[in-house]
Amino acid sequence: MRIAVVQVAYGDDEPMSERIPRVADLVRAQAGHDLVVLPELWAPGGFSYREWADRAQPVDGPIGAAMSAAARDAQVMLHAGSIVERPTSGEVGSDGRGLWNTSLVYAADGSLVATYRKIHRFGFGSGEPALMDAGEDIVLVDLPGGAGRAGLSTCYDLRFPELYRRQLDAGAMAFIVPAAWPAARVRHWTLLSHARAIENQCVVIACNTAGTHAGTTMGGHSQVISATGEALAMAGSGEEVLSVDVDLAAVGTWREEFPVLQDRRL
Ligand SMILES: NC(=O)CCC(=O)C(=O)O
Repeated sequence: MRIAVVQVAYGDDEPMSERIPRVADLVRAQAGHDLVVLPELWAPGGFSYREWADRAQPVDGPIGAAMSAAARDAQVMLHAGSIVERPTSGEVGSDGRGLWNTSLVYAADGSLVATYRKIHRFGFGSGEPALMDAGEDIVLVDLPGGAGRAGLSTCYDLRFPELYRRQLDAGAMAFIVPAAWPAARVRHWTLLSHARAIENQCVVIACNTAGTHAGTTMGGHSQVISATGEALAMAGSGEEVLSVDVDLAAVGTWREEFPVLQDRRL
């Protein structure tokens, strides 16, 4: 499976209306890959808390429409990162916010095949928990060509290993993790991505943000980690596309050769 991890860089000077077509073109440029992955909240801004309410959209809003078209044009499965979701139904969650940090996944024909609402909200009482509801459901998607299933999670979720165990138990061979993870803690990002890969014997496809917005410099270092814990590719700090061949059959082979998961005591 050929994967493109598109580490998008942006700043406050780029309006969302310009960033959406720019990123859609970046996706189109990845034709020939099987799966393309974008970062968390790349359109509204990962830390642009003050703008989130204005930039919120339903899943079939302008960002969703642009991503669906880009996936179809490039003929790729697209994990389009996440949006600030405001459902047209007026639905609200248990905290009454009515907004979610929602990831969107499209098949190569442009159809929406999965959404995932971020379960663990970052901000310790401000930021996401103050502005958004928490997702409640774990979500897995079938990867292209029957390669296996991937669990979906977002950024801060990476700090909660129990989520990945649940995805593993639901059949995950890989984890896809879009993020807006700051440079100040980029070592946590790289170490935790390796840890989630090693402890679950899964491939980790982790797509971070670059650039500086809302006063926060993003950490880059998007990465693809094999189930044995090797970095198959690692980005630097700027805008960059990682193009990586991943053999998901090797996940099963590794689990047979080194059957650590069979020694779990529940
Ligand atoms: N967008 C996020 O979830 C940021 C997470 C983060 O900065 C951290 O876990 O550290």
